[in-house]
This record gives sequence, structure tokens and C-alpha cells, in this order.
Amino acid sequence: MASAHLAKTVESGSGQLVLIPSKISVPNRPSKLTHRPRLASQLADYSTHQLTLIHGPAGYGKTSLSLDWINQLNHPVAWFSIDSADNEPVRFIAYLTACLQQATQRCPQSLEQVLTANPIHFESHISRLLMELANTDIPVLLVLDDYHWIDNEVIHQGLRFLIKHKPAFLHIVINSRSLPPLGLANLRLHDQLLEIAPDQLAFDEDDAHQFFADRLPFSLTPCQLAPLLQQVEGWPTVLQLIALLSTPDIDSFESWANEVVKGHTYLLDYLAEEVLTQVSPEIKQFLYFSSVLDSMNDYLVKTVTGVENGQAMLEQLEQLGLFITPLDCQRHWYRYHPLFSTFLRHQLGKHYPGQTQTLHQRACAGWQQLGYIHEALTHAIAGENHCALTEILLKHGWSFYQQGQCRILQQALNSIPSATLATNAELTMLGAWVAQNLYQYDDVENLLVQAEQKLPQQMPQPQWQEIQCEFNTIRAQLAMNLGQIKEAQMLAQDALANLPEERRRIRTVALSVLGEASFCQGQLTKAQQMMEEAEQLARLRGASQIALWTLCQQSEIAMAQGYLQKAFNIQDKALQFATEHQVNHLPIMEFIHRVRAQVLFEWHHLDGAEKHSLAGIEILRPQGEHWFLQCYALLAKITLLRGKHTVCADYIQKLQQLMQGDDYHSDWMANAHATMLAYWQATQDMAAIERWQQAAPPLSPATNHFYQCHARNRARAEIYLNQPAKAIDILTSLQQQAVKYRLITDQNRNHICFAQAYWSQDERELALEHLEQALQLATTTGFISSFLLIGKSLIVMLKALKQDYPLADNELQRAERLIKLAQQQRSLNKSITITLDETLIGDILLQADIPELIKSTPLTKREWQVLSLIHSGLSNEQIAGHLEVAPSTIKTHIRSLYQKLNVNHRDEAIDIANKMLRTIQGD
Ligand SMILES: Nc1ncnc2c1ncn2[C@@H]1O[C@H](COP(=O)(O)OP(=O)(O)OP(=O)(O)O)[C@@H](O)[C@H]1O
Repeated sequence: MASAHLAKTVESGSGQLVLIPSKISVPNRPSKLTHRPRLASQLADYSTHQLTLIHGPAGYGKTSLSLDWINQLNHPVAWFSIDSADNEPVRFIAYLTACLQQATQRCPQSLEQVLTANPIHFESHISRLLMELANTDIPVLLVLDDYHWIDNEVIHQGLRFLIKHKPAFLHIVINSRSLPPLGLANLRLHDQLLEIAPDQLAFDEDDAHQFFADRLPFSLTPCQLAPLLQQVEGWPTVLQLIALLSTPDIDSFESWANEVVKGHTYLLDYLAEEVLTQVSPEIKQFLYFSSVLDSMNDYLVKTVTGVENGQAMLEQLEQLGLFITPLDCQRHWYRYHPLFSTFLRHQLGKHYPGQTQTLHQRACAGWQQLGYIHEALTHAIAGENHCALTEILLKHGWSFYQQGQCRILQQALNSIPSATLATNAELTMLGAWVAQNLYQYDDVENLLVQAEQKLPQQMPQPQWQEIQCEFNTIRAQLAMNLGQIKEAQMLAQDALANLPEERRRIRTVALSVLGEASFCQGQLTKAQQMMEEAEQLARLRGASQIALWTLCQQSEIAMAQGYLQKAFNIQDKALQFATEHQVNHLPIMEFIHRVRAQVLFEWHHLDGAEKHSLAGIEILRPQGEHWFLQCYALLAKITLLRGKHTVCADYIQKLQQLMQGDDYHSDWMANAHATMLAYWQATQDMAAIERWQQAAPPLSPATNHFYQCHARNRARAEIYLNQPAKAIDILTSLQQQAVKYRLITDQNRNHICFAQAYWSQDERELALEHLEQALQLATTTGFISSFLLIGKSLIVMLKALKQDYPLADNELQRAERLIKLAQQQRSLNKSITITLDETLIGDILLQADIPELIKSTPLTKREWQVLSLIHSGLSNEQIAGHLEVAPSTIKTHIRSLYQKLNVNHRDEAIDIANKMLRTIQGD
């Protein structure tokens, strides 16, 4: 705690020192002091040490920790709050004596002497003091708070003497920002020093959690707390500043915390008052100049600040507790606390305007000299050093790109004026690939067009043609990403025909574009071969982005072929590749996580699917929410199968919002629409389905999985809107194409849709035929979830299938597992959604709680039918029409039915049917 006392020596008329009582009183323990058990247990060991030293930068909680600690102890405490004026030996010894006298009620002579005799001999006075204090066995704690004010060697020497000769009952505690020269190394060596260092003083998550819980009207989750704590590196004063002025709701808390962390004026003022006032002008300038460095060593600080003794300066800053941390055991590398850095940079701008750029340029040269190119590039950007930027990018840009360092590349390229960039083909291509990689498609075309206006005049025609081929390959990839298959194919073919053999990297890209185009056109085998070849070439050239892209494509092809296990294994390869090449952060990794989530979802590994969808979102967070569409669609389907209505509704809303404002690739749209339709069906939102149907995009030839998905969405909408015949028409042509192009996964999905359509049309036999074929294909695909999305009616369909068809063992097992899962599934809509069917009657009769009469006097087949139709909400006339009999016949059936069910009204009959069905439906 910085002393609140005025550092004034008051002398009475007699020349006696008058002591300020509050400097030797233990400060009041603040009521909301956070108890820190981790540190308390360390301090509990104090009596076995000669000295306790609590050291750390300003406001790190040294005083607070001591106050909390002594509050737990039952001992007398001699407390001395030191300030700048106490650097005088006489004054220091007077206060030291007085606080000990006050705590022990002893040594009156020493006090008398020190207050009157002037000058005194420091060490002999301490000897006298110790003699007077002798013969007591009550433990006493002497706390010297803010010892960093002392730099008088006489006082240090006296204190070393005191520490060495102190009696056992006395324990000395020193709180200091700097490391005092009190023989610490020797004490450490003999295990005589109990030391609480800055990294221990910093608040950890437990401390911070308790601290905010005592102060805020809302609680912070670990996810909110951890990043904040990381940014402030546990510095209690900053947390106090955040808590003190925080508003009563969590949203403004976060923005306020953010403001403080970025360098709020209160924090800057605190540091200016508490820290800068205590350092020499040379140190101040060194701090300002070196603040442009995120980490530093002797060479760098010399290069940047111009000092001759860089290492000695760094060690001195550490010794003074100036928010500097060594980064290695040898203490060659250091860094400042990030908030202190912010503060220093602020001061640098204020006191040395115009100097910052020069310092960054020096730092850039320094890092380059040491061979750290990334750091050099950062400073070249900050120093707007165009020459250095161009030089570094031309020399190292592509290797940065291969390592996936697209963000810094983009920053660097953005720092070069666009007119300059356009005259450099290499940098333009680098920029275009970076933008395409970051999904900033508009920027790709802009960069290419600008260069096309300048470059042809700068070089011979053949060279320009070669460059244009490269430009067209980038455009081919872009067209592919935008779903313009023909355009992409044309550009890639042209590039391959005209690019020289030695341009291998770009030829590999063109090959992968052609592979993808083949895939989209239904040529799966050809696509697979091209992608494998492109993968090999990319691996040979160490082109990690292209290698990953081709692996993703291979995984998608395997999925389309129905080989989900193969797709899964390819994804493993991709994940392993990314780890080996340390490119797990690349935007393309979202693709891998997404396809992995799709497979896991199909296999009903919902937790795994969720994990990978969330991982995909995290990877694309810097790109913005637009790119979350696919992962949101997956998460919506997962929550739908889990029966989590509210969460699912949230995701559906997000999908709708994203699609309102943006244009997406057909693949993305089709997946999102499929999810939305499944949700509307589950919630029986027919109006939404109708609206979707009216605005649905037109059908395209379904040569690939996304056009198949799109057409199937149309068929699904027809089924849900009770137009199964229309659905069957769409599905029939869809299935023909799926068979023609060997799209097995789509065939599997189409069969499921067929089954649903025929079932709702009461075409039981055809429905079961398709269901059986779907089950057959599922032995290859491993499908579970696509079946479950049918909802509860899957139960009765599968029971009927089991009864009517001799199923192979593995199909039977899958059918039984599906029935179980469908029964356990929580639906979004709590109503009974399955209908009474003859297949279910056997199951129903086995239930314990059905009316006895049904068991003893079973319903006839007709009566079951009638009960089923009553349950479906049909009137007597409608039932008669449906069964093609006279209304009077239906009345007779109903009378008999009521008798057997022992009921008098229609509602009661419906109620019983509901109960019976619920036992089958589960939920
Ligand atoms: N255990 C704690 N509980 C609550 N607040 C704390 C605690 N430790 C530190 N703080 C907060 O941090 C601020 C600084 O703490 P403290 O004065 O103890 O630091 P210091 O290291 O002694 O500072 P200086 O270097 O200026 O002497 C306090 O005013 C308080 O708001």
C-alpha cells in the first residue's frame, strides 16, 4: 500500500523527533479483503525462517496480504509504514524503535535515546534495542511495509544486522516493490527466506472469483473471468479498478473491463503517480523507448534505445519491481506486463512524439539481425516501413503462407499502398491467396483487377501470360468456392494447359479445382483420383493448405460414395497432418471439423458432433458469424435430436438471420434448409414450411450431394404439407440420378424420404420396401440420425417392417436400436405423433395398464381401425368415407368399441388411445 502519510518530519521546539502515530499503527483491515488460502498456507511456515519477503510491482497486493495474514495470527504486531522521508537513518530507527516499543511495551530507554540523541550509531542502537527486548517469549511480528523507499546503505546495513542477530521471538516481514540488498541470496541458500514473489502475488482464478463475488451483483462465469485475468495477469489493482466503477449488469461490466484493460486514464494516472515519480530520467527514457518491444534482450534494447549496458538495465528494472518478467532462467529475455507496456507506449507518444516509428524501424532491424522474421514483420508494419515490408514479404511471404500465418500477412500487405502492390505480381498473388484463404472473396478480385491494369506494361508478353495463368487459377478456386462449376473448370483447364511444368504449386491448385469440379458433376472416381494426385503433389511441395483442402475433398467424396468410415479415416489423416505442420488454426480446419461432425452426427455420436461443430466455430470466429452457418445447422440438428427445444429454436433463428443478409454456396444453403425443415416438422410449423416452399430455389440436375439435398428438401416439404404424391415424383427422378452417379449416401437418404412419403399415403408395402432398402444401405453408411429425424412414426414403421419382412441380422439389429433410440428421443412437440397400426396391437396388448376388457374381449381389426381414425381426429362421416362403409356401420363399431373400452364419450376413447400409444412412443 503506498503510504497515505505526508512524508514530514516534525521536530518539536526541543529538537526532539515527534512521531506520527498512524505510521506505526497496523492499518485497518479492509472489510472486503479477499482471503487467499493458497498464500496463507505458505506464510504459515514463517517461524522457521529468518525473514519473510513479499515483493512485487506497485499494487500487487503486498500490504493486503500482510493485513489478512496478521489478522489470522494472535500475536502482537509492530507495523512501520515507510515513506520517502524515512530514508534518513535517524528517522528510520526512531520509527523502528517506536513500533517495537508499542507492540511489546518494552525498550523505553532505547526509544528515549533515539528521540533525543542525535546523531546515533545505527548498529549499536539496534544492539541496545535487542538487549532491551530480550527475555520475552511472546512472538512478535515486525512488518516493514513499502521498504522500496529505502536506498540508504546505512539503513540496509543496520537491517542486515538486525536480521542476523534477531531473537527467536521476533519475526521480520518486508513488503517491497524492489528486491532490497539484505543478503537475500545467502538467506535463500540456507532456506532462511520465506519469499512471496510477483507471480505468486498475482490473483489466480480462485482469488479473482472470490474477489468479484464480494463486489459485483452478478456472478462471472469461468469463461468470462479467465480471459480477463489473463489480460491483467492477476494484477489486483486493475481488478479493483474494474470492480470499483463497474455498472450493475454483466454487459456493461465486460465493456468497462475492456476499456480498463486497453488503458483507461485512471490506470494510466495511477501508474504515472505511483511508478514514474520514483524512477530516474534515464530509466524513464529507457522504459519508454523499450516499450515498443514485446520481448527483449540485451541486443534488442541496445539497438532500440541506444543504451550501452542493455542487460544491466533490464536486471535493474527487475530489481526495482518495474513490471518486468524474465522469460528464461538465465534472465536473458524479458517482457513487460502488458498493461504496463500499454502505459509506457502511451507515455512515449506523449513525451517523444514522432519517435515511435523510428523505434519500430530499429526494432525491425534488430529482430531481422537475430533471425526472427515474424517479429521483424510486426515492427515493419508498426513502423510503416515499406521497404522492409516488401523485402520481408518477397523473401518469406510464401513460407508464412504455408504456415497459415495469413492474418499477419494480410496486415503487412494492407500496410503497403495499393498502387505499389499492384505493380508487384508476386505480392499481388500472395495477397489474393491470403484473401481467398480468409474467405474475403471480394478482395481477391479487386487485387487481381488492379494488378492487371499495371503489370502488362511492365514486362514482356510471355512473362505476363504466365502470371495471368496464375491469376486465373486463383479465380478458378474462387469460382469453385462460389459454386460456379463450369467457370472454375474452364479457368483451371486453361491454366493447366498454359502453365509451365515447373510452376508446380499453382498447377497443383488447378488440379484440385478440376477434381472438385468433377466431384460436383458426379464423376466421383475421377474426382477421387485427381484429389489424391493433388494431395501427393501438395505434400511434396509442403503446401499445407492445398494438402488439407484435397483431404477435405476426399473425405466429402468418400461420404458421397457412402463410405463414411473411409471419410472418417481421411479426416484423421487431415487432423494429424494439421498437428504435424502446426496449422490447426487455419480457417480450412473448420472444414475438417465440420465434415467430422457430419459423420459423427450420422452415427448418432452427438457429443462428438457437437464438439467438432463448436471447434469449427472457434476457428472461424475471426472471420465473423457469416461463416458459422454450417456449424450452426449441425448444432441445430444435434439439439433437435436431443429434444432441446429452446436451444434448437435459437440456432434456427440464427440460421434464418444469417441467410437473410447473405449469399451462400448451394451446399451451405441446402444443409441449412434441411435443418430448418426438420425443425418445422418437429414443431408442426406448417406455415413456415409453406413459406419456405414458396420461396425455395429452383431445382438443378442433382449430380452431386448438395443438389440432391436441395431437391430432397423440396420433397420433404411436400410430405410435411401432406402432398406425398408430389414428393414421390421429385424423389423418383432424384433417385434415378443418385443411382446414375453412384451417390450412395443420397440414395440412402432418398429411400428414407420415400418411406415417409409412402407411409403418409397409406402405401404401407411400398413404404416398408424403401425402409428396408434404407436399412440395407445403412450397413455401409452406418446411418442412424437420418432415420431418427423422421420422428416418432419411425417406431411404428420399423415395427411393421420387422413384422412383415425377414430382415438380415445386422438390419434387424439396427432396426431394434433405432426403435429404442426413437422411443428415448425427447420430441420438441409433446403430442402423440404416431398412429395406431395393426403392428402395434400385439405390443399394446402386452402392456399392463390397458383396460382389462380389451384383453379379455379383444377388439376386432375393424374396431382398431375405427379407434385409430377417431384418434386421428376424423368425424364419423369421414371415417365411413375412409373405410368405404355406411355411417350407420361406423356407429355400430363405435358402440361396441365403447363397451369394450368401458367408456361413454369420444374424448375418453381418444384418451385411452393416447395412453396406449404413449407406451409405445416413449418420450
Ligand atoms: N486480498 C485482497 N483483497 C481485496 N483487494 C485486494 C487484495 N489484494 C489487493 N487488493 C486490491 O489491490 C489494491 C492494491 O493492493 P495493495 O495496496 O495491498 O498492493 P501493494 O502491493 O501493497 O501496493 P504498493 O506497491 O503500492 O505498496 C488494493 O487497494 C485492493 O484494492
